Amino acid sequence: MKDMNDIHGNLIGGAWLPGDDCRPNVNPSDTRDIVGHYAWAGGAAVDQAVDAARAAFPAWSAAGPQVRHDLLDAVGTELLARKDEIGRLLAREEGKTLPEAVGETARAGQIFRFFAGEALRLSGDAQQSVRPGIEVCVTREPVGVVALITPWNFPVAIPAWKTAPALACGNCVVLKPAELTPGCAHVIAQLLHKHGCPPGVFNLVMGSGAAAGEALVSHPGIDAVSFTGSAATGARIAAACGTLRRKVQLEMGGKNPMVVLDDADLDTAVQACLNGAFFSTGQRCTASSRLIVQKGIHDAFVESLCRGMRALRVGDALDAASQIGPVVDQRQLDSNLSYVDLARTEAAEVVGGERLDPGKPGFYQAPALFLGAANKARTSREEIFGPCASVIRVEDFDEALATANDTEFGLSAGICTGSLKHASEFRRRAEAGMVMVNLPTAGVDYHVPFGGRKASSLGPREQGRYAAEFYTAVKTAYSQA
Ligand SMILES: NC(=O)C1=CN([C@@H]2O[C@H](COP(=O)(O)OP(=O)(O)OC[C@H]3O[C@@H](n4cnc5c(N)ncnc54)[C@H](OP(=O)(O)O)[C@@H]3O)[C@@H](O)[C@H]2O)C=CC1
Ligand SMILES: O=C(O)CCC(=O)C(=O)O
Repeated sequence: MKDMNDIHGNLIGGAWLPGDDCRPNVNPSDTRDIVGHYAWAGGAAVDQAVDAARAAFPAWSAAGPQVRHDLLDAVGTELLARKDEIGRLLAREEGKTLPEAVGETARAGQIFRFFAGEALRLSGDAQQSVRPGIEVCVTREPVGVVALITPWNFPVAIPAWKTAPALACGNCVVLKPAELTPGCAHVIAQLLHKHGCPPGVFNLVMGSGAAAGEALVSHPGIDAVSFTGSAATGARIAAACGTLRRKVQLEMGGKNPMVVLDDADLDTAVQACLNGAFFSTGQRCTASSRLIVQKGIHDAFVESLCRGMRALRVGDALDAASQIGPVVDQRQLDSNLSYVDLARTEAAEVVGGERLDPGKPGFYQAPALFLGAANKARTSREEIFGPCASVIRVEDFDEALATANDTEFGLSAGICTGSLKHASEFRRRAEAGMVMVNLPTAGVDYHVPFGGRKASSLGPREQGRYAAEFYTAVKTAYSQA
């Protein structure tokens, strides 16, 4: 056990507590670099955190919007002011390149500031009753104590886009970040604490999904659960929340199509696919993992894409020359490499995808393209979550659209085309929560709804003013003078 002073503790009821044990936070670019030691808690800490949140709820839910605005605004402003330093921490713990990590931190700051404004704008409806002499008033109330469970791939933005609307709407929060990336969530906890968040309103419990996560989801003091992560864990959480009759919001995987039509601008299409498939090491639920390419442009596109892919520099996230950082850990790397092996049996040709050794202990992999892939192949159907994309050749727009929609997922779908007719039809008929025209499938704004259809999402949308659908309960009041 480390000295207590060296451990980043959990924040429970306004106090920093050490947890049952601690774990090193390891840099995936260089595993000799330990980012810090973070508390590792189980069910007892979850009980304490939920109790603290319940105790804080009456006062926080009654606190006016000005208090909530000021807290969220202060946190957002400091995230923006310290984006380089916090971005560096993010790059060290997750492996995203420094520009991506600084950009994500700035996005988290903007999210807090956006929801500071939303705290002031939360509104209801006054309507006339169909019965004379009666007034109808629809208001939004906080849901109660919400459990937030977040993944490792956006370690500051996702905790921000769940925490900020939860607090803006007057809820109390227990956040459990991914065990691989507790550092950025800890920074959010530090900032909320520093800027006067009342004890118990926001609680941080770091620990494993199997222990802390399960305990949180099934805790009787929780009113709602918002989760981002794998489809398998999402299904478990949905089942538990169904049995316990609690509100649930799930953001899970994707197998996002990017259609490239013959009339696309070749350079725009190649850049959108390089970005969508490989940036952030492909570790985005919005990544373009199926590149669906019409026959006329296919060969020129593949040639240009392969050239662009081979030119991408894979390296240490902190190295200014790196364009693609490492994979997050050994388990994810092994999984990616096993999909590359599978693609050798499924696709006509595999380009790249090998493990790289840049002379330091880290989890480096070359980006991979699976050429001549079939949409029914496992590598075209299962979320890989690494720098790998299938290239699927199609005859025409109709086949491209049908192939794009032939997936169990429905998060993001893109098209590169010069045809307004095809772009409009794709926007209308794509079975996805988000559609991108001549843009990568990944990389979204912070002030508009985020989420998908089919197996990608369950429950109300996240982000923008739509976030209030999940973080509030609607009340309809009838009154007669
Ligand atoms: N859609 C997305 O944005 C993401 C998708 N994924 C997909 O998931 C795969 C595996 O990644 P992984 O990190 O294991 O994803 P998980 O779904 O296991 O983890 C996401 C979050 O859920 C927690 N968790 C895990 N099990 C439970 C449980 N039984 N009850 C409550 N919470 C739980 C995790 O904790 P802990 O990490 O501490 O175990 C983490 O905080 C990836 O390869 C990728 O395909 C992963 C991350 C994000
Ligand atoms: O593409 C983005 O900007 C967001 C992606 C995301 O939220 C995720 O991968 O979990």
